Amino acid sequence: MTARILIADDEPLYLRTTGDLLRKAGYECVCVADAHQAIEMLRDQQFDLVLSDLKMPGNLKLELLHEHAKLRQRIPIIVITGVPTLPSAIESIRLGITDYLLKPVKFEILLASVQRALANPSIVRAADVPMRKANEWASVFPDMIGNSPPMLEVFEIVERVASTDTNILITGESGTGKEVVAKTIHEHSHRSGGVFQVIDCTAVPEALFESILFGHKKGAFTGAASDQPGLLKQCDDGTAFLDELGELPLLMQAKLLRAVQEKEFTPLGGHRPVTVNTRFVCATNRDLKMEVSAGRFRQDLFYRLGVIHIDLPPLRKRDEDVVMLAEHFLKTLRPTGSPVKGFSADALEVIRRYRWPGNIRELRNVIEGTIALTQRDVIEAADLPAIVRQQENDPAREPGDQVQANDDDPTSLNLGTIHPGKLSRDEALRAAEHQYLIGLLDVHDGNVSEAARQAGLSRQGLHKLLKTHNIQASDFR
Ligand SMILES: Nc1ncnc2c1ncn2[C@@H]1O[C@H](COP(=O)(O)OP(=O)(O)OP(=O)(O)O)[C@@H](O)[C@H]1O
Repeated sequence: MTARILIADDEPLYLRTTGDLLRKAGYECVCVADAHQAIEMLRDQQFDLVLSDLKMPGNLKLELLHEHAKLRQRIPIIVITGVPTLPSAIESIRLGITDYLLKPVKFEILLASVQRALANPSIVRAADVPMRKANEWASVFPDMIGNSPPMLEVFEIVERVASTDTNILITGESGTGKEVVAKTIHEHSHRSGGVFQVIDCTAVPEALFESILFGHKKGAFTGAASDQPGLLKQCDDGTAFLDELGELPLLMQAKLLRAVQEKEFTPLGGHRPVTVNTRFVCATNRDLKMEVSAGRFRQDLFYRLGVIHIDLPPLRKRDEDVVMLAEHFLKTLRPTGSPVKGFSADALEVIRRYRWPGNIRELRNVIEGTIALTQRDVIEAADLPAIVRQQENDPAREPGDQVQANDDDPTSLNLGTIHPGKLSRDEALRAAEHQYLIGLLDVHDGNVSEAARQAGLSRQGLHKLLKTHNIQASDFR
């Protein structure tokens, strides 16, 4: 039986051509130019799918989506908009859309989305996702620990967006769990059978960017001994997780844009474009809007990749989660045979009061290290690293203030506030490295390439080191 599609859009040319192309593809289409007519049609007639614009007469408050959400027999609805905004995207997803596409959309992409929605009409139904109680999340997302109000909100968005195909931007300080959220989205999506491909944008050298992402043909350059598919092809039908997106140089942003927009690219040395069905989930600890205003990040790419934006709070704003996470790490990282069974009340108090500048990653590392060194069954405050204990005695200390800089000489080392006598050699060396990096970035005004040159490191190497110290080069610009 021919599927019937209702198309609602106030752009006459778009309405006509989309209707014609879908008819040629074998569908029966009814085209209307505003939300009032679409709502009447939905009430009176049977359809298998709705394609809806957002900004059209009668749809100021997304009336068509609200009406659709009330239908007893729900049908898939795909939103296609030229004016994406975060509130409209989130609200659309709450109301149960199947897909959210940005204009201009290539017909093949629209057709693929239509075919997918008709073949599996239950793929989204985000509105059918029940409102959950706080204590239910642990069984829905066992790998994402949290019970604080901001995390409960994150869980809700993750559950609703997972089943859509929209691109997602995750922001938050280093170590707040961006990759964990990205992986969870993939695992809860209909793409979970495909590959979750992590692409660390700082680890891809500029000269090899195209070859690594898009692949190459044999002989495309010296050393290209055979055809290579590239990372994006490897996650066809899966998810590409672009980590540290904000670090991607402008030239590479332009190359990525086409792949994101068209889901198509040409391997190096190839002549025929390759099409992929990949969802992009990106992460950054930079404020991309600010990067766009400063001309360092392309606005078009920002809009394409950030249709939905999830902002992860730092651990210091998640009071309810700190102890829960510490206990989770104790349980999961404790080697078999370890005597350690729990924390003393004092130890938990120290953990609660520390500000965790390195967020969950730092907490995990501290618990792992403490378990390894503790010989008794209860972890006491004294077993925790000095740096964590010290903040308790030093209320004036701010997050990240592990060492004090000497303002006159930014490369000087002053361990004054951390009492080197209490530190292990590793802790002292790490503090020294932290201080060196701060001085280095200060001298070079946050320019990573110049700083890397002076330090004798590659740009990627320095980025990685900065990440482990939770230092952001942009803070020095
Ligand atoms: N909600 C969570 N529950 C349990 N573990 C978590 C949670 N969030 C993060 N973690 C753990 O914390 C560590 C850091 O997480 P992750 O790598 O996802 O952070 P990130 O924000 O992507 O960091 P970066 O910006 O440095 O790449 C990992 O070991 C991860 O397993």
